[in-house]
Amino acid sequence: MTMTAIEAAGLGKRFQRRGMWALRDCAFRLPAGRVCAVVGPNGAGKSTLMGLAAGLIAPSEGTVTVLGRHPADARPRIGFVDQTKPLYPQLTVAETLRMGADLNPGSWDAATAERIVAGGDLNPKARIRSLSGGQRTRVVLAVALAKRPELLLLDEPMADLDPLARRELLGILMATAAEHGTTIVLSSHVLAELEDCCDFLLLIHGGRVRLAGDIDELLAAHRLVVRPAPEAGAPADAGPHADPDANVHLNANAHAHAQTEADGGTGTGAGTETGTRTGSGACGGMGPHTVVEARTTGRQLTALIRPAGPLPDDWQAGEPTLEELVLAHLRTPAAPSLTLDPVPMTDPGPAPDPGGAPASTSTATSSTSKSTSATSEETVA
Ligand SMILES: Nc1ncnc2c1ncn2[C@@H]1O[C@H](COP(=O)(O)OP(=O)(O)OP(=O)(O)O)[C@@H](O)[C@H]1O
Repeated sequence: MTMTAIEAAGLGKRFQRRGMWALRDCAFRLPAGRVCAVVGPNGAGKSTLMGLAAGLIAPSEGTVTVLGRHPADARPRIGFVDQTKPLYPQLTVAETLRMGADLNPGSWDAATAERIVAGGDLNPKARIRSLSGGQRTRVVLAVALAKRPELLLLDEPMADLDPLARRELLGILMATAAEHGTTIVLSSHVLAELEDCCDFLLLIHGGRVRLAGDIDELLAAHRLVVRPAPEAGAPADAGPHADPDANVHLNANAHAHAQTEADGGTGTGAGTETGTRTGSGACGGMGPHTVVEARTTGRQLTALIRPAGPLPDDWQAGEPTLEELVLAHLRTPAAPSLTLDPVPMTDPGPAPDPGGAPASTSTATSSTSKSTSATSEETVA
């Protein structure tokens, strides 16, 4: 089995020649066997990324490989459920499953398909056109899972399911991933749902990858700190948006300037930041740490930071939850992005850079750099 499920390098897509970029400078590597959450606001580029990975649309620039191949060549090994959930309306539920079996000889898991359909009390003789939206979703998921794909791309699959059905089908998805090593890429706006089942995160905003990596490592690379607000007269202190100069600088450089830095002694290995780190002046005494978001309430300042060293004793600091991490980045789109690229376990990676720093559990990649070498970027342990 291929060890890398999806690898994107400089990936970009725009739908019209002179139109807006739906996705730009997208670079990440998703190891096989992971359950990856794709999050971002409406119009961020999540469906575009899914369509590119499924081989349904072609990149305007850059590359994406799926299971080590061009997406079109990997298609028989991919299951894709997009937001439109296409089915033949004139077929019955049973005929739909039979067609799935006919189209996937040798790999069709009839028991799983029937279990999913039966879980919704669906009449096998019911025509697809007579089903509710949630019932159709159940049939689409039954077909996608029964195909036993190595990679399952699910674009907001749970949106029209009731809470019990969501829980049941997520459980089946996770059991499938565990049993067969299926890689699942799941986009959703329900963060709580993703927190329970995903171990890898891709946060997309404005067509750019803002966060990418193992969720535990991303959480460990951040701290939610509470500390006394700076004295009156001290520099403004509200994160990257607070300092107009810093903001201009961020906007001007957000995607043209890659910067690596320490992971703050969190033991998670190095990552690559893009954008400009907010300095102590811009953030009112936040020291060398990267400030993702900072807010002052009365005499208290709360900030999500990426530590660049030990934190002062009078700061209360804890690891953020996934929801806190994601929401802070969504509220502050100008914050530097961070990509943590896991070290391949058995993939023959590129030759190590003789002058580079040793990698720990992660190596650095840049989401904007044209270089795709995982080890040639500077890492600072
Ligand atoms: N076929 C298309 N033609 C033109 N523009 C498109 C097309 N598909 C998507 N876009 C544009 O690309 C951008 C990204 O859209 P995309 O559907 O990937 O976002 P999304 O993150 O999936 O959003 P949502 O959460 O609302 O589903 C949007 O600005 C959208 O208008």
